[in-house]
Amino acid sequence: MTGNSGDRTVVVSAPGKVLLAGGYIVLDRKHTGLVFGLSARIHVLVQEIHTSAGVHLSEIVVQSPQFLNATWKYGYHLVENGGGIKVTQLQSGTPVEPNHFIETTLNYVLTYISQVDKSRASHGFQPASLLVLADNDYYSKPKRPSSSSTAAATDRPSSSSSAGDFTLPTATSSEEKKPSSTSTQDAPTTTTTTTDKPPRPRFRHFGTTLRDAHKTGLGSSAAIVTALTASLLSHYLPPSLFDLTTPQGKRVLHNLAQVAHCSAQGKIGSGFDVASAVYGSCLYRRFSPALLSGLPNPGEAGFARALAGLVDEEEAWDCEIRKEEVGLPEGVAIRMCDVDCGTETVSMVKKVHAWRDGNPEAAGGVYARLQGRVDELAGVLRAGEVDGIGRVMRPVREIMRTMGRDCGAPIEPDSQEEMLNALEGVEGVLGSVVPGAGGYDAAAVVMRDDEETEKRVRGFLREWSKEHEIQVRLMKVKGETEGARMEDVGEFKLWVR
Ligand SMILES: Nc1ncnc2c1ncn2[C@@H]1O[C@H](COP(=O)(O)OP(=O)(O)OP(=O)(O)O)[C@@H](O)[C@H]1O
Ligand SMILES: C[C@@](O)(CCOP(=O)(O)O)CC(=O)O
Repeated sequence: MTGNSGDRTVVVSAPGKVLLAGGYIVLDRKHTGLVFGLSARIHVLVQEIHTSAGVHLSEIVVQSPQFLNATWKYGYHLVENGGGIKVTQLQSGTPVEPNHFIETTLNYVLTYISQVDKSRASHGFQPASLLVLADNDYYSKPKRPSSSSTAAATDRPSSSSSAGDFTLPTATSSEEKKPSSTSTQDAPTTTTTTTDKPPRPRFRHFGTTLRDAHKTGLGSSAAIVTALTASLLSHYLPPSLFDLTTPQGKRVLHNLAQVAHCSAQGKIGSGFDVASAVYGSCLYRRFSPALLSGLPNPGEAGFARALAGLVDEEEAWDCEIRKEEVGLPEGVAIRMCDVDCGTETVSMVKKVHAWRDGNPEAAGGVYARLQGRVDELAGVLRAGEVDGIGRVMRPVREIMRTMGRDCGAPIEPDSQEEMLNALEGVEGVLGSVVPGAGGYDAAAVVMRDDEETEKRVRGFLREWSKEHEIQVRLMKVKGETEGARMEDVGEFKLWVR
């Protein structure tokens, strides 16, 4: 395919998530969940690949330069019988493990674009280079800097081959993008060069492949699918057909990202993570799962038309995103603790559902009680009633714990119960919960947003980790209200060529 001229260089970012209350019940359309966006974002930069005269390339190259072996090159073609655009991963040299979320998103988004912009049918897509940059809190720190990570730890893109490989750069942190006022990523004080500590890069290299990286549970797949979708739509479509700053643009992004994410996940979660990646903090009611049931798979006859029809069909999307019902009192922050343990969300959901199906009446009562607490917590936070936060968060924990005990899933296991009880005794901590599905691997803390409280919490977690031989740490990330947004390309000029 040859291309349209004027495809824009854009950077779009999408936030991570924390489901503060409403885990499990939010899978059911009768109920809602209270979700906050997070200051940790995934950014996607899209730019055209410029080729020398006479050189013809038909490639989309996606790179995630914070990981080893993380460059995916795709060819793309139009499938007959309205099957849409299908990408195929190209292999050259060292075999690269497929990235299912990226590949699936490309199939859905390029197909949608080809359907709504008829000129694409004749002109096709210019080759493009996409760069994924994730804020550091999405993954646990590498234990010890390996030589590859040290070399890479001062991010900047360098040489470009024909299809444009990025290697991580050697810029000092002062040359890197400054954090936004709401972001807690690498504040200038922590990035100033000292004699003994190298500057901390805004986007660090993790020294591993993506498969071996330790995720911290902030919703990386929803953030990447959303940022990737928005960046491709903004790059290939004129603003008259897609504008992220408008309600219509957000709606298209939401619907398309939900469809692509569900398909890549291979299951239908509630979609709260994609909703908050698009809209930021909100009270969320899911869409009917049946909405997606009639959609052909990418490449199947009629896929392109059915996909565009579904994404654009406003009335069919019965999800609710109530942003006006969510707020945070002045001087209060939602913070996340990373516990270095794993949790099997899928098996926990299965246990909860088996219990619910076997005990519909009891489960209905528990779900209704939890819903009451979700609404109450949202109300207290919105009204700025700082003194009420603990009072309404404690019952959320109790209900989650009881539900776990009844269905045999470790939703708030004893080890977490003990830690959260002690943590709630630290001065400045207002309340805590096991977020989302619960389990061993994370805790969310609502606390006073000041240095003294942060110091006390860090000190507490240090001691707790020593005494209990686990690793628990307070991440930098904070609850934040904003969803997906266009970023200033100028702030990413180190990566633009
Ligand atoms: N920085 C990245 N670059 C490229 N792909 C990524 C990146 N981060 C995540 N992904 C994609 O997302 C997948 C991880 O999705 P998964 O659903 O397992 O985790 P998650 O969304 O972070 O989970 P959780 O909701 O527990 O936070 C990876 O396998 C990869 O396909
Ligand atoms: C259990 C569930 O309600 C929440 C899972 O949340 P998390 O991935 O643990 O943050 C599943 C869902 O809503 O998709």
